[in-house]
Amino acid sequence: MISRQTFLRAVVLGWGGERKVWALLERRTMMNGVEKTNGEDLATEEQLITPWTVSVASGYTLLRDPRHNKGLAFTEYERDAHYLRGLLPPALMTQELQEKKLMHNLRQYEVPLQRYMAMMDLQERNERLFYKLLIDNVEELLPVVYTPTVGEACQKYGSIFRRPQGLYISLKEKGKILEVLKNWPERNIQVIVVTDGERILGLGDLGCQGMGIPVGKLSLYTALGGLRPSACLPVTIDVGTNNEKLLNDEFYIGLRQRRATGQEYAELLEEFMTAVKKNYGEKVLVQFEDFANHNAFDLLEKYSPTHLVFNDDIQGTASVVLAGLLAALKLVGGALADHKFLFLGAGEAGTGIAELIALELSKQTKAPLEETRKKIWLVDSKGLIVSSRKESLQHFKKPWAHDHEPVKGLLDAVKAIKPTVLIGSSGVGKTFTKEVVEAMASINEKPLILALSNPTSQSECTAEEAYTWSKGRAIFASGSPFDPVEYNSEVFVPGQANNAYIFPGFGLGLIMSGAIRVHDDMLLAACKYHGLLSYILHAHLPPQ
Ligand SMILES: NC(=O)C1=CN([C@@H]2O[C@H](COP(=O)(O)OP(=O)(O)OC[C@H]3O[C@@H](n4cnc5c(N)ncnc54)[C@H](OP(=O)(O)O)[C@@H]3O)[C@@H](O)[C@H]2O)C=CC1
Ligand SMILES: CC(=O)C(=O)O
Ligand SMILES: [Mg+2]
Repeated sequence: MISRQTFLRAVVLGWGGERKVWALLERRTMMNGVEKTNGEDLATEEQLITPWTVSVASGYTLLRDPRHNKGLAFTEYERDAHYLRGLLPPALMTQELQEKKLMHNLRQYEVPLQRYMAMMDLQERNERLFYKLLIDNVEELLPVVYTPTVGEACQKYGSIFRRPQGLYISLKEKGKILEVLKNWPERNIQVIVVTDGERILGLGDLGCQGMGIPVGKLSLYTALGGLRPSACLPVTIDVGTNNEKLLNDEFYIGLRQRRATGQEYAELLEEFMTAVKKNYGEKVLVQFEDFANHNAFDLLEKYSPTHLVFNDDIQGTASVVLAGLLAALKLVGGALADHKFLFLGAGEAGTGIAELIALELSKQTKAPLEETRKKIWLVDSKGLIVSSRKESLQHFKKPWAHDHEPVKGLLDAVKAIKPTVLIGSSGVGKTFTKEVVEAMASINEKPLILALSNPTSQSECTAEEAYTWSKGRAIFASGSPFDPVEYNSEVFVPGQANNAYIFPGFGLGLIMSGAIRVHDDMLLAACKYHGLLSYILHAHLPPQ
């Protein structure tokens, strides 16, 4: 039985509570029958035991082991004990001083991708220092290891590829996935972030080069959620790519074929999910990330009853956006039920958020879900989703086909629906035009505008545009961060509405509570109780 108390405690502790979380995790781990010997984890009782050998690195090997390397921070004693004499220059440099030096170096780079590469080099060289930098400078480094820079990194992954990170499972490994999992050096895996690279941020199909996403997301599990890096496994499933540019790129690192679909795709995913449970047990968390929607919804539906899984783009995003909306009510006034929502984009993020809002409304007002859904409208590439389109709609859009005459563009939809909240989840940049924002501002005293699409190039509008076009009245948050904006001698600090504000705490909650399945109530609990989720409110409060 999952303790709601434990789950909430873990979710709330997600940010900044690393030490407490580690202690709790260790206690939980001990309770599960896992012991720690010399800092190494042993397999749980549920896991298959594979005869790995563990050797203690020393000297030259130790310096090249990112998990244990300390660089110039090795003390005199350690230099003697680990055969490091002569392999390091004489100076001792504390971790703090190394951090100062690296931050100084990082700030010299003008090209964001250079910062990304420097951070990845550090992760491969000195993992503890990497996480210290990330934890101590999270606001500055989040846009480097995560959106927007990780998007560019994925696009150029082949060219910047040095040492492989994560586990690559391609069609070539069909029939051998369990063996492939055993090649990974860590045994006590608690969370896997997996992608097939077909919808990387708003950048489309990047095939095998999507690996940057699981790697980046999992670094946040450690930096923000407090999980041990050794418990995190990034996985990319390579079934090919339909991206012609990549197929013709001599530096492309993935399978050079078009995407497998149908039974071939389903069988590979089934083998992967079965192998994961067999190798790591019932309690390993699998986070689906950046799958295209034609697979994402089906995979979630198929594996939710049998595995501990959630889809970050559908469910994590929903939770974080609902949390932001609840916080924003303190600024815009009224109850959730007093608002009307319009989405541009009716895919994973859009319909996922819409469904959680409807669920929360239903809980608050006791009205049936079919009723509360009517407060929410979505526009896709063909226009407003209305009942006359129902037959031709994908299954996840059907619940949103309300009675209304057809409306083609977003501006007309805003004028027709008169929403109080406008949410962009289309993956298409610059779609919240001046006319759209002005229309929102003419309908609402404080229009709530969320431009969720990533990376920055795909944002529906910039923070500056939202504030300027609404004459400083918009409450604005975006998926990728924007700098504060000065408008009419006032400084506006935009919020960031990104699932990164919830999945590390959410995942930690699942792991600590020993959950074996994810339920909607957990998503609602996470969004209501996560202490730092009042990001919009926080961003718009006047300076103290
Ligand atoms: N901030 C955050 O935390 C998150 C942000 N995102 C971002 O949201 C975006 C969408 O992701 P996701 O929902 O998974 O993608 P999907 O592909 O599942 O959905 C995209 C939707 O946008 C619609 N669309 C595409 N082009 C247009 C257009 N020109 N006008 C109107 N609608 C359009 C599509 O319409 P149709 O169905 O007709 O093709 C589809 O309904 C991405 O940029 C992603 O980075 C995603 C998850 C989390
Ligand atoms: C943030 C995220 O998960 C996305 O853009 O896909
Ligand atoms: Mg995603």
